[in-house]
Amino acid sequence: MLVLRDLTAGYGATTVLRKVNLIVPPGSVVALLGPNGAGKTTLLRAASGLLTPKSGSVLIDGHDVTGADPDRLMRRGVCHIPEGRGVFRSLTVRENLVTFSRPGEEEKAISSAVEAFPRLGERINQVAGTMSGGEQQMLALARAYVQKPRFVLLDEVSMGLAPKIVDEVFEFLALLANRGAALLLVEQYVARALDVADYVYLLNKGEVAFAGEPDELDADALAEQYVGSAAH
Ligand SMILES: Nc1ncnc2c1ncn2[C@@H]1O[C@H](COP(=O)(O)OP(=O)(O)OP(=O)(O)O)[C@@H](O)[C@H]1O
Repeated sequence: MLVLRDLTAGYGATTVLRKVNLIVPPGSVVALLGPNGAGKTTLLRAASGLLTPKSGSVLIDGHDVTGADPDRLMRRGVCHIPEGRGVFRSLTVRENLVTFSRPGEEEKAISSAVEAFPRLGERINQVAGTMSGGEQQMLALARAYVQKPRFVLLDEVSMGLAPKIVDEVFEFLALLANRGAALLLVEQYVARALDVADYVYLLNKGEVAFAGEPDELDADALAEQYVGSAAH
């Protein structure tokens, strides 16, 4: 179980998250929703060790990992797929896959990525930056398949993709969940996120405005939070 307890975090003198409590139970899908600037990315960064919280704690199975670096959290089973495609654009698909495999397990990692996304196999020697946005996102997502993490933090992974590719991304998320990974999902397609989610958190101005199951979420309250943003 991944737990954020009374987490306060921000940048320099600016506080973005205020005493946030959030739980990602093993094997569950948790949607993290909220308007632009609510602090969703900041929360994922704090949970994966990219940002050290100002106060509060991050716990994995009861172990306090607050302030641990991203490598240590990765070894504890946390995988963060950042906003804007976390791939090395100047490296080939194969070279990218090698960077997220364990030493000695490179070939296994490559075949596992190709199993998840056959299209990566067809483009194994292509420079990542020359692939389409959808293909680059598949490469970024392949990390979450190859590393077999227990917790996958996904930041707007469908952003800017064609509808058909968005479908593929959601199929992949279902595959990850079926394999037993827990997902913490920040997603602009709110309805789709709620469809796959077991639990939902609504973040507003750095505070949890709602936590519960998707069917408890009042559609009007949701729309109110999202005035001016895409809530479908
Ligand atoms: N590196 C940074 N330095 C200073 N302020 C930052 C930094 N990153 C984010 N912020 C600020 O923190 C606040 C929350 O940003 P964050 O990216 O976490 O929100 P978000 O909910 O993910 O928004 P969006 O939906 O627009 O991606 C915003 O006011 C943003 O300007």
